[in-house]
Amino acid sequence: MSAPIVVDNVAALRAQIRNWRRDGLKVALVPTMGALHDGHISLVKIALEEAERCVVSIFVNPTQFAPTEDLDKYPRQLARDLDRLREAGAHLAYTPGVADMYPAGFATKISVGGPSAGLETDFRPTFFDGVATVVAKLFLQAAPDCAVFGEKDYQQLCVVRQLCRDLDLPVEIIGAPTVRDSHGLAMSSRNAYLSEAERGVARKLNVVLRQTAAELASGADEASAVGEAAEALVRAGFRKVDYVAAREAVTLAPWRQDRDGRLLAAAWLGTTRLIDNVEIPGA
Ligand SMILES: Nc1ncnc2c1ncn2[C@@H]1O[C@H](COP(=O)(O)OP(=O)(O)OP(=O)(O)O)[C@@H](O)[C@H]1O
Ligand SMILES: CC(C)(CO)[C@@H](O)C(=O)[O-]
Ligand code: BAL
Repeated sequence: MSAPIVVDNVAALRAQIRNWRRDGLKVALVPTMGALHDGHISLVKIALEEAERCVVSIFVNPTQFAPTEDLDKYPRQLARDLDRLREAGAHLAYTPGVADMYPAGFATKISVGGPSAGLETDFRPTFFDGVATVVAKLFLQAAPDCAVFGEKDYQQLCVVRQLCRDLDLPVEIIGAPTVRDSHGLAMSSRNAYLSEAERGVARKLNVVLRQTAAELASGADEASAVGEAAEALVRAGFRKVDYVAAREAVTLAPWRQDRDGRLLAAAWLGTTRLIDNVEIPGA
């Protein structure tokens, strides 16, 4: 595979995409924060099935991190990321700097309602404003036909769909299944923070969620089931559970047993916060 074109500013990005459009080529965007793993690469593969050209953005977006969060230590490894994108066949890596995305005087924020309520927002209150603002910018910069987002960040995927619907952004949003290691641990750039022992505990997150989703699907009381799941995670070695919650799968409204649902969780292992979610099949 040839190396992707690398551009670090919006003018060069638009010039390249204009050339592709002139040739009638369909363009897919995969937004990322880099430190690419097999989960990201699965999004690139889906993008390449959907479109003739795949753009991957790599931008550690400061506006989605609270001051207490891990912006400074977030893994950054551009050379390795570009190798992975070459192997995967991505055509362009867009790597803007913070000053390109948020020049001095930048003063706009996009705040999405609906599915952003609760869950992550209860613990990261400014997170989705940062995500929605940067995703809207990326969509306006790249003007892709479609964009691929992972179900690992399930609430984020729902928020991005809502953003596009509400602002009439003409981008088809494609949700991609969560890629896991052989023990079921969802791949995540933040897994790099885990020690070997923590990784063993981390693998329990998906096990507990799958068990609980099966119980809910077969009629278990919701409050007891999610409460027991949180206790099981603490017993397994998680320091703190932010939430385990069942939601309706599309709107993230309260779950109803006759509808397809999603069981979502966030929990801390030491200083690392992990999230995951699984399907709750409808009755
Ligand atoms: N295991 C995975 N399977 C499928 N998609 C994934 C997976 N991990 C991340 N993604 C998706 O990749 C895109 C970029 O995510 P990001 O760069 O934040 O990686 P991440 O691994 O989720 O990082 P973090 O550890 O910060 O959550 C998002 O759409 C995200 O949902
Ligand atoms: C969508 C995203 C690239 C916006 O910064 C980020 O939240 C992520 O990587 O999931
Ligand atoms: N993967 C979502 C980005 C974040 O948690 O900051």
